[in-house]
Amino acid sequence: MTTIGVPRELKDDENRVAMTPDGVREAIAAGLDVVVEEGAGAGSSITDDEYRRAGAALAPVDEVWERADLVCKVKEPQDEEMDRMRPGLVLFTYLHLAAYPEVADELLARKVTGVAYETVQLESGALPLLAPMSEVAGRMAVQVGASCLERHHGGRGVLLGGVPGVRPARVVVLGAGNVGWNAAWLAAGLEADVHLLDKNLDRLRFVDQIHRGRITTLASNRGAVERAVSEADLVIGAVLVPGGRAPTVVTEEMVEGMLPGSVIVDVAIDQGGCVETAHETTHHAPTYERHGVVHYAVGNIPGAVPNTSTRALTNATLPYVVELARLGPAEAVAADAALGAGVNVHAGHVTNEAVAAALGRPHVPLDEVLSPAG
Ligand SMILES: NC(=O)C1=CN([C@@H]2O[C@H](COP(=O)(O)OP(=O)(O)OC[C@H]3O[C@@H](n4cnc5c(N)ncnc54)[C@H](O)[C@@H]3O)[C@@H](O)[C@H]2O)C=CC1
Ligand SMILES: CC(=O)C(=O)O
Repeated sequence: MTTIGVPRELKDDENRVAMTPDGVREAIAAGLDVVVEEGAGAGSSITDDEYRRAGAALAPVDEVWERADLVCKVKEPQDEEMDRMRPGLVLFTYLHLAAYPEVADELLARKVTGVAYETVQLESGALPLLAPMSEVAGRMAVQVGASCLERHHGGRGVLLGGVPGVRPARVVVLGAGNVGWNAAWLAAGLEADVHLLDKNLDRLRFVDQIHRGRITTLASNRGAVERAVSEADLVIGAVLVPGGRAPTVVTEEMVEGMLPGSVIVDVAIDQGGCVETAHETTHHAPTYERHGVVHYAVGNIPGAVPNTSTRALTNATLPYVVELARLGPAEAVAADAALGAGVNVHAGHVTNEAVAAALGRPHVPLDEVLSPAG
C-alpha cells in the first residue's frame, strides 16, 4: 500500500501543513496510508489527536520520511531536508525551481521525482494548485501594503481609502491573474484608486465587466508601467510566466522615479520577482528600503495565515495527491496531463520545458523517461 508522508514545514515562519485531517480521512477512504509528523499541524491550530482521529499514524520526522513513498509538503525542501531526498521518492510541493536553482541541482542529483504544485496545469492554462495560495497572497498583499504605507513603517503615511475630502491611495497592480485580481478587488473594496495592468486584454475585459469600471484596467507595456508606477502609493507585483523566471516589469530606474515612501509588494518573488530591486525577505524581516521605496517580498506570504491557507491548499491538492498515491507517478501522469505538467524533475532529468529553459538545462520530454510501460 502506498504511504503518504506529511512532515512539518521548516521554511522561515512557515506555519502551513500539506494536509488537513479531512484530507487524511479522504486519503484513507481511498485505501492509502498517511503518516504525519508529530506536531506538524500545530502552526495551523491542528492537533495530533485530530490527525489520529482521522486515521493518520503520528511519527517522528525520521520515520515520516523513511516510510513515505510520496511526501506532501508546502514549500521547497530546505537545506536540512536535502539528505532525506532519495532516488525514487515522489515529492509533491511548491518547488519554484526557476528561483531556486540550487534546489533543482539537489533534486536532480538525488534522482527525486519532483512534482510542483505551481506547474500542475489544466488544458485551459489554469493553475489549479497555485490558485488558492494566489487568492490568499493577493488579498494579503493589500493588507501588508496598507500597513507598510503607515508612516512608522517607513511609508508615505497614506490611508488606502482616503477620507471624504482627501484623495485615496493609488494602488497599481501588475498582472491581473489570481494574485492581481484578488489584490485589485480587495483594494477597490477599501476604496483605493486601483489601476490594474496585464498583457492579456481578454483578462482585462473580464475584470472590467465584473467590476463595472470600478477598477481602471490598462494594457501593460513599458510606457504604461513607467507612468503607472511613478504615480503609485502602492505597487503590487503579480505577473507570472508558468514555470519560468518572472519577467522584470519594473526596472531599477522606474523604482528611482517612484514617490518617496511609496511601497512595493512583489508577490512574484517566489519566481524571482518582477521588480528589479526586489530580493526575497522573510516574515521575520519582511521589508527593506531601496531608493526611498519600502520593499516587501516575502516568498511564502500565505504562511502568515495558516489556518486559512492550509485548508484552502488541501481543498485543491487532495484529488491530485490521491491520484498520485493510488496510481503511482507513471500511471497518474498518463491518466492526467495536468499532473504531467507538474513533474519538473524525474530520474535526474528536467521534464518541464519552461523550468528547463529558466534553469538553462536540457529539457527531456516526460514520456521519454516516465511512462506506464517503462
Ligand atoms: N510570494 C508568495 O507567497 C506567493 C507568490 N505567488 C506568485 O504570484 C505570482 C502570480 O501568480 P498568479 O496570479 O497565480 O498567476 P496567474 O497566472 O494567475 O497570473 C499572472 C498574470 O500575469 C500576466 N503577465 C505575464 N507577464 C506579464 C507582463 N510582462 N506584464 C503584465 N502582465 C503579465 C499574465 O497575463 C497573467 O494574467 C506567481 O509568481 C506566483 O507564484 C503566489 C502565491 C503566493
Ligand atoms: C505559492 C507559494 O509559493 C506559496 O504559497 O508559498
